[in-house]
Amino acid sequence: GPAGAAPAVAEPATTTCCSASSTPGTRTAAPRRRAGGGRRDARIGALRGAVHELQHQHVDRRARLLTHPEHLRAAVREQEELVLVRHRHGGDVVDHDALQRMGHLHRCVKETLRLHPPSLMLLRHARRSFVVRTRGSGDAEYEVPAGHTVASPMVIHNALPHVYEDAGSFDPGRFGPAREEYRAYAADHTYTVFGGGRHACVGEALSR
Ligand code: HEM
Repeated sequence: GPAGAAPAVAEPATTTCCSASSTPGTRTAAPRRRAGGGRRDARIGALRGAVHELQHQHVDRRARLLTHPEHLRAAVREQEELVLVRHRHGGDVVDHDALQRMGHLHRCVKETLRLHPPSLMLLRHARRSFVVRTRGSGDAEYEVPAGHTVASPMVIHNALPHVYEDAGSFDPGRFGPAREEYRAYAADHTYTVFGGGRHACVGEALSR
């Protein structure tokens, strides 16, 4: 942004997160100043964190596959078939195109990330006040005052019961063509492992 303008990226929680209030428009904490830093610092931080996230994600994925032998078998079979076909045609056995075709493995990765998001929450700094409406029993409205930092925990929105069937179970098939569970509500950011909006993860394709 222009020199002197406030950075657009929110830094880690420097203001109290708005808490629930049954009365619409009730303020729950006084806005406070944010710490220094800016978009560049945030990006460097994200790049540093990315390597660790890839490592964690790798460990989680192996653990999930080891405890779900049916999915491990399907992922291995998929790779064996792919390698066999490519071998017959004299092509590169594992290239970018081959990796893209490992649909079952991708669904396992996606499902593992849904259940074990390496980044625990998205943080945003509210420049203007706005109203959030909840869904389900006891619909409520909350006003987020300007200046507050909003923490949006992934373990909650990656497990919304109106989006994900039996949300606590490891079920890669939910991302298969027959179900595509999260797509129906994609506009509501219901799969947020890689963030969303203008600051969505630039390493998403690489990570997957
Ligand atoms: C499993 C691996 C990864 C996960 C789960 C992940 C997750 C995320 C999330 C949730 C955000 C958004 C943060 C926010 O909006 O507050 C983000 C941003 C970012 N990620 Fe990743 N990330 C991963 C891997 C990577 C890799 C491999 C790279 C680089 C090669 C990378 C580079 C970035 C950058 C530069 C941003 C900041 C984008 C911006 O602010 O405009 N990430 N990532």
